[in-house]
Amino acid sequence: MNIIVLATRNKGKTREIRELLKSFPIEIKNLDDFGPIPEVEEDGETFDDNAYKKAAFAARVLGYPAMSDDSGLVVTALGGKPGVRSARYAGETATDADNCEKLLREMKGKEDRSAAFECVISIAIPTGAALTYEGRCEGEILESPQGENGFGYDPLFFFPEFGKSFAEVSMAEKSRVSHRGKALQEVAQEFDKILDWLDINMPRMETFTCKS
Ligand SMILES: O=c1[nH]c(=O)c2ncn([C@@H]3O[C@H](COP(=O)(O)OP(=O)(O)OP(=O)(O)O)[C@@H](O)[C@H]3O)c2[nH]1
Ligand SMILES: [Mg+2]
Repeated sequence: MNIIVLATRNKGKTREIRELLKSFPIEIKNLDDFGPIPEVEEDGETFDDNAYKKAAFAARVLGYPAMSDDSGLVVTALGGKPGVRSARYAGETATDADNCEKLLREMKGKEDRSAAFECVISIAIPTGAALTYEGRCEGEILESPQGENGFGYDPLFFFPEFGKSFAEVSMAEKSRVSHRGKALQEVAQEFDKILDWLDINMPRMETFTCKS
């Protein structure tokens, strides 16, 4: 069976990605299955840059195909912030709660509450070749948190079609419309092609028997 490593340590993402790909004939490992490996610096200017960096690095270090997700919240009234810095908006070691508090502070008194979640999924192999998938979903920033589900900014992200925040719906409902869900729906549609691509392009480790 093909092995793909999820190049993330984010438990919320891992849960959503595993659920969406559970029916495919692949074994999904994650970074915790491999002991300590160096951290990648997420210093790209776009989700695309960071997604590629994370997937290509994991694939090269571990020798397996790797899938990464770089995602974040893009808020109109904040000129696109927190954007690629969503995970570290309130500081390098910020928690989800710290980031939500900072977002509410920055949004105080702002009339335009429109925002979008964006996600880029990269699937890379050790040679550095990669495939890219994208998803986006639009919503509004609430004045205070609503709901307990999900992760990150979900309690502050109101999705008009549901009339609820992403933290007030199930993981399956969120994934049907979310940025990550959309990118992964594309991955799922193309899955046979992706497996063929991996089969053709993954470098092979030949084993030789030495004569004594
Ligand atoms: O409410 C949310 N619902 C979502 O569905 C969602 N997706 C992304 N985000 C935010 O964006 C950061 C990603 O940053 P990010 O891609 O660098 O991930 P990360 O650093 O958490 O993990 P890794 O995958 O890099 O290891 C996350 O931490 C969150 O703050 C979300 N918030
Ligand atoms: Mg990150």
